[in-house]
Amino acid sequence: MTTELPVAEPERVRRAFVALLLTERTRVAVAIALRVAAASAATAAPLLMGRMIDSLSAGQSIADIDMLALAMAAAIALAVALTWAASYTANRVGERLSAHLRERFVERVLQLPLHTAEQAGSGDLMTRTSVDVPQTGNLIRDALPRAAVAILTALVYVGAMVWVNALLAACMLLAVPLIAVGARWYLKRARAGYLTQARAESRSGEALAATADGARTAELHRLEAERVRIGDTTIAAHWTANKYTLYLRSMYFLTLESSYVLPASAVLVIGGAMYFNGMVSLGEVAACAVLSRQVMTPLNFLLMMVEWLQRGFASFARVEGVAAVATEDEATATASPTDGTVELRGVTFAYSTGPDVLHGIDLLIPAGERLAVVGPSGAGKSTIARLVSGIDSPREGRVVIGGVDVSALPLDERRGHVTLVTQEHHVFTATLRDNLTLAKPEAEDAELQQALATVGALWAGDLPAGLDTELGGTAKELDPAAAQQIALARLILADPDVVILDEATAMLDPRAARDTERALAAVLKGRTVIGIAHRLHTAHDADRILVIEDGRLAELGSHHELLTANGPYARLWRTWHGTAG
Ligand SMILES: Nc1ncnc2c1ncn2[C@@H]1O[C@H](COP(=O)(O)OP(=O)(O)OP(=O)(O)O)[C@@H](O)[C@H]1O
Repeated sequence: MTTELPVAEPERVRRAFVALLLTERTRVAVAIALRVAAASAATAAPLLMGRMIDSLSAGQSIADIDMLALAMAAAIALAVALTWAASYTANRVGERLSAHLRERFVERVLQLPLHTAEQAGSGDLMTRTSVDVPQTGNLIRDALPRAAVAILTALVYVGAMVWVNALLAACMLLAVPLIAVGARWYLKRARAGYLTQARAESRSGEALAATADGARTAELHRLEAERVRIGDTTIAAHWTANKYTLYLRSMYFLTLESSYVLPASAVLVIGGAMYFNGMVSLGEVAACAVLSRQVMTPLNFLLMMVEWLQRGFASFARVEGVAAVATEDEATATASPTDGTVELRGVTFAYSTGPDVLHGIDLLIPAGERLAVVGPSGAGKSTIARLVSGIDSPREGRVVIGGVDVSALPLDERRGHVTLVTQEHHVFTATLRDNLTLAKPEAEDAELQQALATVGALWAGDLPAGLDTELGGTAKELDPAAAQQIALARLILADPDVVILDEATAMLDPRAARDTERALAAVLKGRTVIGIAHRLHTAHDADRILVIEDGRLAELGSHHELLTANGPYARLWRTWHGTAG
């Protein structure tokens, strides 16, 4: 069952947006100033045109008219130059802000508690990354600068009209009721409409990804029809959500189209009447008529953009939602673990709504002990590993490391104290150095080489560019054993108090596994080690062995003690020994 990541509340989105703008406050201010200057220069042309008409009516000399024409040409040239400079600055600021946003998003996704990311499902995170982040980028890079430009330009034009003739400027008010009714109707429905649309898109993405990932299983169990049905249902929901937002847009644009014909006609009719009554000059009416058309262009553009802005802010709310998780899960620990002592006190755990898989486990692992956890498949070994590493929290009871609840530790600190190494290793498409310094950014090359040598990664010495060799992707595919060695080298670099090895050496052939484990034994010395043992020889080397059956602690003691006790461990040992040779 997946639980979607939250969507940030409008107030949080507003605060995040202001904080983002403030990161580039000087550049934002310069872009705004340039835009005001550009719009002011653009108003000069109609005003000068009005003066020209009046000069002509008054029979002034051609030389005067030429001067006005020259001034008009200069104003237009200045407006063009300033508009270019304003757009250039706004685009640069937009790009920088959108880069900040992307970087922050990646940081936050990497900070997400693993269980939250697992529950959210790959579809939700994928859609937020591939649809919402670019859409928010568009909002910041394109939509908002353009909207700001439109608002500033419209204000400057209206200001110029008022300056020429306040009564004629008042004609612009005729557009207001129509726009207000249309915009109110649209805005009331748009946020919910676009959020539903984004959610529906996530779900169809999730369903598609699940079908593709599990194609073989679906085929094996003849689940094709069921997967197609799920795909059809989610796509139908997506289609319905899209159709609804399309309907909202169609109705809204209709009111906009009608709203901008009114003021221009009113300026001409009222201005004409005023001219014949000697209240205004012909030039003033002409200037206002041109300005009333000019003002409608940015205004209309702005209103059309409301939809774009709505969609952008809906995406922004989803991007910020990821940050909301990080805050919700805020750690409460005030102290740091004192050592690597691990304690489970009455720990009971269940996955989501499923049955309990661990039942009241009590266990004390002294700092520096090497404990092997053995038991049949499904007994709960990996679940213990997840709880001790803090990925999941117990339903009842506590998991304590060095005197502090694991779940109360901030993620960064927890990662410094406890590391879980599983058999799933990811080699990032990056250099070998980058793949290693993930665990310790400040590590020197010699330290990296040493860590590689300790895990027996001899192949690293043969790489063409050494630590600078690009790995992963199509660059250099590593075999699973090498990938596992990189993970183990990272472990050495991370230097935690508690290490959990969950099938960590399972990808290696038995000889390599033994070599790595031997090498690791030296590295792990002094740390608390919990090894989920699938091969019993690892258990044999441990200080104590925990046998777990059906989520309950069945036996605990050293290899010899448990053999003597002749219980479940002794049976497992005999079976393994018998089959192993
Ligand atoms: N993500 C999950 N969601 C629901 N149930 C789960 C999940 N992971 C494990 N379980 C269930 O929890 C129980 C304990 O599983 P766990 O993986 O801890 O066992 P294990 O001893 O590590 O088994 P194995 O040796 O096969 O890895 C099993 O019944 C398993 O089906």
